[in-house]
Amino acid sequence: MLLEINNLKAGYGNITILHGVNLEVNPGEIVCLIGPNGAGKSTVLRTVAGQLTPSQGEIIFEGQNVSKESPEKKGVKGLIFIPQGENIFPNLSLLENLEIAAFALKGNDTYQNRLNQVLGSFPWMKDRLNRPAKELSGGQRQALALSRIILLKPKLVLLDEPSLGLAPLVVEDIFSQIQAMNQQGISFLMVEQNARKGLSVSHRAYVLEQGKDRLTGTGAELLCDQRVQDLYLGG
Ligand SMILES: Nc1ncnc2c1ncn2[C@@H]1O[C@H](COP(=O)(O)OP(=O)(O)OP(=O)(O)O)[C@@H](O)[C@H]1O
Repeated sequence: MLLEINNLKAGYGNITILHGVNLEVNPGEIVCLIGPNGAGKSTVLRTVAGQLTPSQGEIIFEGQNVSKESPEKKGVKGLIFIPQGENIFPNLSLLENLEIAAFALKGNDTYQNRLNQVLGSFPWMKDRLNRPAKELSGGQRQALALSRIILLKPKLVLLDEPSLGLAPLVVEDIFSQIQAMNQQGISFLMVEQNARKGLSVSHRAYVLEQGKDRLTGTGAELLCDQRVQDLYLGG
């Protein structure tokens, strides 16, 4: 098991949002979290990432209890978080964004090699490396955020709403990139509001409601589930 979450409770100040969440990610899996607005999906990712400290429960990563570790410490272990929306530095150039993302690697052969891999995956970046990131389209910004995965080669990526605000064709492109990275052995725990798309690219998924995991199955099983269809797939 790569990640195991047991009876996780967490929230903001004295408001509890997660009331005992259990889930797991096996090596090589894409696991999707779906559920209504406010169910606590992003809160699960923030807690696993280390931005929030759980009040109860355990987060086990590669057999180690990392429940109270900082995002930086988890990053070193190969667990990274790509939040939704503003996940790049708009006033910095593309190259500066990539350098910051990979600051631990910079200056050695690995950085140059991995930068070349980023440019291989996203060839349009080559001509814009010195342009400010704020000039990029929504899809290009998301690609820049995903470049962090190619640079850092983490074991598990916590990915919040990769399709947020993107046009359908761009969403297809972003999900193909995620699947290509997954085929290189990188696992994902992903929150996706577009449940149909999220489930169709995922090996397994969980439905989160009111801060608890209510239902689980393979992506294909949940796509066929009547209740999931009625509530999350528009019938
Ligand atoms: N920083 C915060 N301080 C206080 N409450 C918060 C904070 N962030 C989120 N919440 C509350 O926590 C609850 C769960 O939010 P969360 O973002 O985890 O839900 P979600 O399932 O990801 O939904 P959405 O799809 O709307 O993002 C919501 O009621 C939200 O208002």
